[in-house]
Amino acid sequence: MNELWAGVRSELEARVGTHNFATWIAPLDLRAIEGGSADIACPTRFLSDWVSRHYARPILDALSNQGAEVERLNFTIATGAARPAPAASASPAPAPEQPAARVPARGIMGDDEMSAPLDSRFTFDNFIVGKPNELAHAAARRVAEGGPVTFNPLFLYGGVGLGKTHLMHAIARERQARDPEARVLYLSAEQFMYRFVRALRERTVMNFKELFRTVDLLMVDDVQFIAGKDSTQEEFFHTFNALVDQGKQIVISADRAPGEIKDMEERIRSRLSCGLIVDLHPTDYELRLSILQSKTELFRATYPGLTLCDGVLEFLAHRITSNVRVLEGALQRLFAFASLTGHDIDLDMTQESLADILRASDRKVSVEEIQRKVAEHYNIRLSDLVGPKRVRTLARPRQIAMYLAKQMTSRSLPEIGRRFGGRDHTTIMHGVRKIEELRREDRSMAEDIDLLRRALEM
Ligand SMILES: Nc1ncnc2c1ncn2[C@@H]1O[C@H](COP(=O)(O)OP(=O)(O)OP(=O)(O)O)[C@@H](O)[C@H]1O
Repeated sequence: MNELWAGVRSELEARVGTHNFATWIAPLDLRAIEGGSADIACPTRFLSDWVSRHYARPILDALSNQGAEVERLNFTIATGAARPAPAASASPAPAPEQPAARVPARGIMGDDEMSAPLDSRFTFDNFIVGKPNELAHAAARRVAEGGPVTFNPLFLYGGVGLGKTHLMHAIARERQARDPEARVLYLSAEQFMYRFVRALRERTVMNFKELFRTVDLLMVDDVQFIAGKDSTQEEFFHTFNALVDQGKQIVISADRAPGEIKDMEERIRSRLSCGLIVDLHPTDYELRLSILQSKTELFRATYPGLTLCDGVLEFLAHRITSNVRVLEGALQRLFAFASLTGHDIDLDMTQESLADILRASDRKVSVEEIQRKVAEHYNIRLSDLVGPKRVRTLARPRQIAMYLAKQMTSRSLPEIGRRFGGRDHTTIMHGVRKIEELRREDRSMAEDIDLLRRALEM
C-alpha cells in the first residue's frame, strides 16, 4: 500500500504542482483498497471536501496508472493519523514573496557546485529577533561583517526549525555581498561527506583538500550528521584545523551543543567548543507573534484583499509552540484556504482548517511529569514540591513547575492549582508571573528553565 501510494503521490505532485501538492495531497494517506473503493485518511473535513471536489479525478487517474482498480474514493477523517501536513514537513513552505528562489552562493575557485544553494528568503532582514535568538543573531551579524576573526568557530545550535539554517544562509549572503572576492562555502555536513566520499572514489582527494582549505568562510550545517562516520570526521578535523590555522572563519550548526553530540570524536568536540557556542532557544510567545506578523505582511502581498480577523495571530502564537517552520506552514495554509474559498480568516476557519496541526501541537506533557522533573532537577522531594512549606528552596522550584505547567500543558489555572495540593488559581497566576519576570532578569534562571523544558519535550 505504501509503495502504491508513493507512486500516486509522485505522479500527483508532477500533475498538480508542488504548491498544490503540499497543501492538498501531502496530508492524505491511503489506508486500503477494497471492492473498487480507496479508503483515504484525511486530517480534516475541510480538506476532504476540498480534495473530493477538486482532486478526485487526478487521484483516481493516478491510482489507475499505478495499477490499482479503483472507482471511488472514500475519505475518512483520521485524528492524528495523517502524514505530516505541509506545515510540519521537513522543507520550508515556499514563502509568498519570492518563488523560493535558491541560488548558488558564489562558489569557491569558480566551482559553483561546491557551495549549496542559498535560499533567497533567508536574509537578516527577514529574520525576526527576540529574546530567544538575540545572541545568535548578534553573533551571526558579527561574522557576516568579516574583519578580524574574533571567535572561531561560531557554533550555532538549537532544536528543529528555530532558524539555524536561516542564519547560516544570511551570513553567507551578507558576507558575499560585502566582499564579492571572499570565498564563501556553505554546505551541509551530509554534503561534505558525499563530496569527500566522491573524491575518494574518483581519486581526487587532493583537489578536495585544496578546495576546502582555500576558503575564507566555511559554513557547515547540521554537523551532527558526521558523528559516527569515522573517515569523514577525520577529514573534517583536518580541514577545520587547516582553516583555523590560517585565521579563516568557520561557522557550524548542529541540533545540540558540541559536548552532547554522541559518537563525535573527543578531539572534534573540543575543537568545536573552542569558539563561541550560541544556543537558539525555543521561541517564546512574543517572538512567535512577531514572526507571524512579519510573515503576514508578506502573505498579504501575495493574496491581496483577504481579511485576517483580530485574534487569529495571537491564537496561533499561543497554540503552535513547536517551531517556526510549523508556524509558517500554518499561516501559509490559512491564506491558501482563504484565497480559494473566499472566506475571511477568522478563528472558526483557523480551527477547522488547521485542526491537524493544532492537534499535533497540543502539548502532551502532563503536570505530574513536570512536577517530577522539576523535583528531580532541584533535588527536592515531590511531596515538598506540591506541599505547603514556603521556604525559598521549595517555593522557587514550585513556581517554576507552575510556570512550566502553564506553558506546556493545556490545563487551566484552577486545574493546575488542584494538582499543586489544591492551591487557588490566583496563587498559580502569581507563580507564573514571578517566573516570567525572573526569566527576563536572570539569565541562569532562563537557562535552567529552557533545560527543563527541553528535557520534558524529549
Ligand atoms: N526568527 C525568525 N524569523 C523569521 N523566520 C524564521 C525565524 N526562525 C526561523 N524562521 C523560519 O523558520 C523556518 C525554519 O528555519 P530553519 O530552516 O533555519 O531551521 P533550522 O533551525 O535550521 O531547523 P533544522 O534543524 O530542521 O534544520 C525557515 O523558513 C525560517 O525562515
